[in-house]
Amino acid sequence: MFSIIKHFFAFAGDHRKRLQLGILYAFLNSIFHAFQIGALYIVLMAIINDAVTSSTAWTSFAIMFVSMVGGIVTKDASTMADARGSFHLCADKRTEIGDRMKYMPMGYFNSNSLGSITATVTSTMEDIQDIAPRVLDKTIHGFIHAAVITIMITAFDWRMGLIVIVGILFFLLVNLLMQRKAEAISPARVAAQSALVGAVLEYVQGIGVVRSFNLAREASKTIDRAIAECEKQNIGLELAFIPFMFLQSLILKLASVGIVAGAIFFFLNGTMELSVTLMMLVSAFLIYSQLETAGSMSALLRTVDLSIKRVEAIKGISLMDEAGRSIVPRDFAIRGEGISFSYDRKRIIDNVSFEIPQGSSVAIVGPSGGGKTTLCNLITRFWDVDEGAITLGGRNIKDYTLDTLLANFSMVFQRVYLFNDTIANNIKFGNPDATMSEVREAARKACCDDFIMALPDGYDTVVGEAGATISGGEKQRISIARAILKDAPIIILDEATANVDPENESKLQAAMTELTKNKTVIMIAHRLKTVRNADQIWVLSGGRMIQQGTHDRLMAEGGLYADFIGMREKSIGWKLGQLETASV
Ligand SMILES: Nc1ncnc2c1ncn2[C@@H]1O[C@H](COP(=O)(O)OP(=O)(O)OP(=O)(O)O)[C@@H](O)[C@H]1O
Repeated sequence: MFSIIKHFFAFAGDHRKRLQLGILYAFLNSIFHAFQIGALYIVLMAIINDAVTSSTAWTSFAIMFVSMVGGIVTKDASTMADARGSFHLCADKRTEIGDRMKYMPMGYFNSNSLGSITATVTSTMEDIQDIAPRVLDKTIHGFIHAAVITIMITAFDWRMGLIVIVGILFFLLVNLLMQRKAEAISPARVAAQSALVGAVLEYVQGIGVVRSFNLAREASKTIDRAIAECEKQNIGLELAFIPFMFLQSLILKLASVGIVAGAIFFFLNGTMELSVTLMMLVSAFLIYSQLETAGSMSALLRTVDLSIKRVEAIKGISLMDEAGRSIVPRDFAIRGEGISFSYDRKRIIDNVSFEIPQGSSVAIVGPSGGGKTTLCNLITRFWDVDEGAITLGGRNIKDYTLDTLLANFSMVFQRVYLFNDTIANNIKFGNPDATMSEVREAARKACCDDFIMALPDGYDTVVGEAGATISGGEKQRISIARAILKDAPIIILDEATANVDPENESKLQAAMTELTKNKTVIMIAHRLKTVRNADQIWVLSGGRMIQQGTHDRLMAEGGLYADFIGMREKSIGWKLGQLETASV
């Protein structure tokens, strides 16, 4: 238990002081509580000695008053310090995790489900924020209270102090066993919580598919199962603790009875004064009151510890650019030498080499699943190559920090993501310092100024969750405006195949022409015209660069590329072989 409390304070970092202040107040609170025993002693002494005067009443009243007011003030101060400390602590940790995520290897996200990551920054952090201060407050408070009272009782009569201590030791033994039990079963509860968050996220993200295929019942079954598992784990946890809590309570009650019996025994054999005996009898059942609460709350300490470990696990992931330096490339030529890459054990890019001179354009084509997107992700270091090296301006991309590397790239994906924010801010994402006139200029170049100005709030229109209130083609043009505003020297772009009606198509082409003007361009190409006009064409199939050159050269060479073009020109369609979809 104490190791968990220590762990929590180490985790709290700079916020430790505020939380420690909470403990100090809890300590003072216990002392104020202990005053009550003193007041009781004064009254009892006066009654026994038949010396009750108004001064006895006033003195005991004053002590009780100070005890009460001091108790309330220190309790509030302790709760406030704990709450403030834990809220600020969690706010900082969440920001820290968000910042770190930008620099984590993509493999981390691949092997950790969205549910698990989301649960960590939401419900797990909530556990730390809400449960931790309550649990720590009650637990620490309970033990400090027990310690202060034990010292007081011992000061009156060491034999009674011994009985109090024996009660506490038995209590601690049961508490230890309960902690062990909690250690064994808490992970399943946390896992069930993550699974529930994951199931809900998946349901919400796939709501379109769920509706269109009328799968509401099927999809909600997964959530129902996750809820049932969560319920089972939570109830299981509570049930598992009941015997321990019962035993803890029983021990403390027996110890209280022991105090009563001891006091009477010592009084009868003449070794304890009546006043002390009476005081022991009255306070016997007050001594352990706080400790009992601490015992029941301490069952949750394990959950807090587990939550901290989950957050630390994310913080412990080494960042991709830890060894990187701020580098301004001498030029924007890109080279790949013998690069290979696997997702898990599956080889996706196999010994690929290339050279992209500054200002030239590359069209990547090939069957679906051939590795086109993966290759682009390697160039921008979303993933790290397993073998070989990629250089930008003659320097290995691993030498750069991610920020200085990615400052050189603008990316336009087919699957556009717009944030739930104004259109202006969505475009500004490419350059947060841009002025409004620069934003509009970029939007004009991306052919989206007209439709934005026609919206009720123009550039201040808030796009719905995931950009739901804007058409697919419009979203794509906004994402191009974003990339134009960034004005990076290298453009990586996945040419749109979807959402393109003829009007949109021409606007999209105009937007792309603006974006790629005078830039180094790497494009996953789908339109024949784009491919033909590229300075070089890469044909990727099964992760291998099977052809590389200009359109004329590749046509003359024959092979997969010529087959693609042949099929396209004969309007056979986009199919290659049985089911593969060629991206040309
Ligand atoms: N994050 C990932 N984890 C594991 N495997 C992946 C991941 N992303 C892609 N793959 C696999 O890697 C292979 C290459 O995928 P990639 O997306 O690079 O192909 P592509 O040529 O761009 O395909 P398409 O034209 O259909 O977009 C595929 O077999 C795919 O299933």
